[in-house]
Amino acid sequence: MKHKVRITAEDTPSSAVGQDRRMSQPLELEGLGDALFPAVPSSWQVTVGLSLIAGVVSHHAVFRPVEIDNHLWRLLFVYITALAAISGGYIRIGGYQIVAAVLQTALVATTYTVGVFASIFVYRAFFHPLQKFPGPFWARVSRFYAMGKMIQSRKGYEDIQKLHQKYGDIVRVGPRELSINRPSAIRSLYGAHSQTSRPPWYSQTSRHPSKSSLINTRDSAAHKLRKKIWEKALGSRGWEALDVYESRVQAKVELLLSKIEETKGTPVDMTKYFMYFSFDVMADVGFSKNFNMLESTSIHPAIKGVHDTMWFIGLLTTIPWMLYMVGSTPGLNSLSRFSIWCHEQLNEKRNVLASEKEREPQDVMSWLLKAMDNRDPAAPPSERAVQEDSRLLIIAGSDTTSGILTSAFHLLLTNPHTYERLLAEVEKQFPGGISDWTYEKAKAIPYLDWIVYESLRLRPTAAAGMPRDLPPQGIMLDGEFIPGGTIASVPPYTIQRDPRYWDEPLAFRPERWENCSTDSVPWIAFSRGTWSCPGRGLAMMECRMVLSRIFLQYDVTLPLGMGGDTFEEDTIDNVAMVAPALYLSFTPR
Ligand code: HEM
Repeated sequence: MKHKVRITAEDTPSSAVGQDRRMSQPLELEGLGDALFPAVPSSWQVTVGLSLIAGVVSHHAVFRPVEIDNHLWRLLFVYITALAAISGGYIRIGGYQIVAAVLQTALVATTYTVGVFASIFVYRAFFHPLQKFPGPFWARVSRFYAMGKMIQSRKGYEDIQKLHQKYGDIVRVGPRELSINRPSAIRSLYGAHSQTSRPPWYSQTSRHPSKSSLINTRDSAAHKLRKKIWEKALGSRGWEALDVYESRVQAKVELLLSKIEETKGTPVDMTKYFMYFSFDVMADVGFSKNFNMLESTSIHPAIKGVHDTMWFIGLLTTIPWMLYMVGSTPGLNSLSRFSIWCHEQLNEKRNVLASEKEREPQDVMSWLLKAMDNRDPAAPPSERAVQEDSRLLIIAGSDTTSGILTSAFHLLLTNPHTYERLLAEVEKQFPGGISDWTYEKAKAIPYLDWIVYESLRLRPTAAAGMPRDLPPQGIMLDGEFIPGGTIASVPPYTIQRDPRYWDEPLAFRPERWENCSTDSVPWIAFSRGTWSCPGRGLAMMECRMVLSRIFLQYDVTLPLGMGGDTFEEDTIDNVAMVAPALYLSFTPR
């Protein structure tokens, strides 16, 4: 059937005011109706068929080859606009009544969407290049599988471990995601010469390097450059900043001890106290400021906001595009109160620097801001970037350190021989007790470091694994080809408990570290290479100080019936492992 589309002046808005004389002539668009709406009104089957084909084509031509994770708001806008245009087309060109046009558009939208999702399903389930790798069927099809598991277990790291126990070393844990439980993958994915990059998971707030924090910078060259200033600021790779922070961390340890003293042997939740401690340290080392959490033994409102929504963020990390959509929605970003706090501290820091009261950088933000002033290429590239960095600083350095302190105390108290050995070590190093204590001497007790390494082995912070994007040409791993575009990770919790690499893997045995370094075994608690944690030195300093001081000064006990026996069971996964309450009693020695 031939359609001749007639648009008359009565149909046009301008005719309503009767102003445009030319529009009062019928406008004949012969053939246009045929071209645009061949199915109208002859056959709904053709409309359905064409929409389905359009869905399949857009999956293969757009959604598959293009990284759309960070464009979903835009795509949604385009989709809605396209539907509005189609409706308009039905009315203006097809001559439809409004209701009929809306119904017809709904048919197009539904069948198009079915086409997209059917195509995604068939491709991922049966034709994907990762087809040869085993894994649960629904994990192949959608990341919602991981989200569902996470809702049930709240322990993503255990879900991954179970998958490895069932399917082997290389498991397809998502449509384009592999979890690889092999030491060789550590070098390939995270090593200094690895060709991997950071996947969309990392662009949670923005995909532009100039608007991202260090950890969200996905461009390898930009990241490498920016990392330099962080290494200086946090005293890694031999830089001396840690000497500046030492006395301030020690002051926080003293405050922690004074708060413990106030408990007078009554059991106290050390998960909270270590959290107060680590956030206060980061406010000081980061901005020369104070959250006053230890002093007030209560959580700062800005941090409470972050903690209250952590479970939700943890859940969203299973589906990166959702995380981005929520993260980039004004008002939905739960970090706003915290962001305001960081922003204020940043401005105050600027004023201090402008008044030239601080000659040498006294904290991490000073390093970053001074680098910006000096136009150092390693400086944060924009105001937005330095603001993101200020948030990263607090988040990356606090719950991580407090989590490992809590775990270390729990492990020491549930493994009496390690507690005894620690006591013997500190008594030997400080025969005169507390008056003998210096950090220099504490640093020289290897057993303290082994306790931290062993605690991080059994309870790594980022336990499920940090994802990496493989280069387009793919990689060879132990003779097996893994195609480009795959997102792969090594799961620390699984590999660090694997009996093939560790004797008595579930036993807490700090002494196993006596003859090995953290680089010579499959241990990736601070990651490796270019992407590794620049705060490792600071975290180790905090742990050495807290462990040596507390055990030198107090007999510590784990009261019965207060949750110590279900500690591991009650630990959950919110991107980082989150420890439950740990009640401990302290009696002066
Ligand atoms: C025991 C405590 C800590 C653990 C287990 C830990 C672990 C990690 C891990 C595994 C990464 C790599 C994340 C990734 O690959 O995406 C990382 C990155 C990072 N950590 Fe830590 N961390 C700890 C303490 C700290 C501290 C005290 C700071 C100080 C601010 C800090 C600052 C950072 C930063 C800035 C990054 C991003 C590095 C980059 O993008 O290259 N961390 N950390």
